[in-house]
Amino acid sequence: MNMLVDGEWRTDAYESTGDDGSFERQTTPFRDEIRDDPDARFQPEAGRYHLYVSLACPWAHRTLVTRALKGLKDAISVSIVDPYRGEGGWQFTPDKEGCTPDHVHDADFLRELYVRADPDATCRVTVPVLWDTQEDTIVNNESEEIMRMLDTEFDEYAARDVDLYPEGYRDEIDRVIDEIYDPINNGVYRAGFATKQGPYDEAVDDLFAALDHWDEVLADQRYLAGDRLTEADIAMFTTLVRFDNVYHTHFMCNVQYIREYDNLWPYLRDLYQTGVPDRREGTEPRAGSGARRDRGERLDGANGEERSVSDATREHGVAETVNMDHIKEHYYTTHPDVNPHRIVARGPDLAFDAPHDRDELPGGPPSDLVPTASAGD
Ligand SMILES: N[C@@H](CCC(=O)N[C@@H](CS)C(=O)NCC(=O)O)C(=O)O
Repeated sequence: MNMLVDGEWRTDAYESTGDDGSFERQTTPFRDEIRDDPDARFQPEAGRYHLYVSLACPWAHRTLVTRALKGLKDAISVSIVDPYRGEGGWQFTPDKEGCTPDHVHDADFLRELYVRADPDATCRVTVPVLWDTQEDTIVNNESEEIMRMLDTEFDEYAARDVDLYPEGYRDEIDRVIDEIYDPINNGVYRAGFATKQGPYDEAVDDLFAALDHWDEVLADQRYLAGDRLTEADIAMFTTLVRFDNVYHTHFMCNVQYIREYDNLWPYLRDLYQTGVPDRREGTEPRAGSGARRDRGERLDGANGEERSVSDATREHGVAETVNMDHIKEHYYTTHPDVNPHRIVARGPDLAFDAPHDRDELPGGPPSDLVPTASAGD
């Protein structure tokens, strides 16, 4: 697999699977913090920080959902890499649909930014990356920590009053994020990248035991940490939304589809529709392939189109961060060991915008994310 070794790009540097056939995820090296504290090196500011993401990546997707729900689009800009990751690693291909240039340095490859931040870097070149344009360096490249910083440190610049790490729920949020990481978020990778039957079986057993457990929990509560939408739901969402189209088939997580679960499937639709105006307001259908056009341009905010009020509201919704084309292209074409012919599996076309009825359970999203009915309804 490819990585930087002492600042040099190497294509023979490491195996992601150990001798025992199990997938080993490496730890991320850039772990600084943005803190709302006058003594902090990195302080929250509008226009100072930049996110590098792939729309395909579930870890990067967490940061995009947080940015969208909080209304941080004007405060934190975004560059989007090509969903296909080849020999050179993540690449900027601005002419491709949904992709952008590197808005900060106009680099060709993401690895150039890593070397800029640390000329001797020895690490994988992963997304997401939170970049500081003032010090011209990487602040952090660990999704959970970036999500937390965007959520808790930028309220002054957020267009919406949305707290995804509310007091009184914090221990439970941290516990849930931790609990779902190994069997679910990383579990799909443990299954998909296993090179022996034993580790694959173990990953699949852990994954479906955890999904069954959360399906039961979600029968009585609207969200993972109770009656409030939180960071834990974002962490779960970005795995679930990829599951039936990618993990089920490409990573052989095929015991059950998410759409066959009584509660996980409506829960996934509930999250998908969060922040989206009521469909009666004339929003376009967003199920399956119809949901994905021009997503990159809108996220990046560079297209300068005149926007209607409902467009603006949609831009702060979860649905607007989902690009199923990028997701499918990335997984099916980027792992030659798993899918050597790079054929992209066709289905399924999921009705993410179908009614979910989860609003009958106690609680709900923050009021700033509840769609208002349009005049004339
Ligand atoms: N722990 C990291 C993991 C990020 C990660 O592994 N991202 C993948 C894309 S889904 C990546 O960039 N992989 C490139 C590589 O491993 O070379 C996080 O949560 O931010």
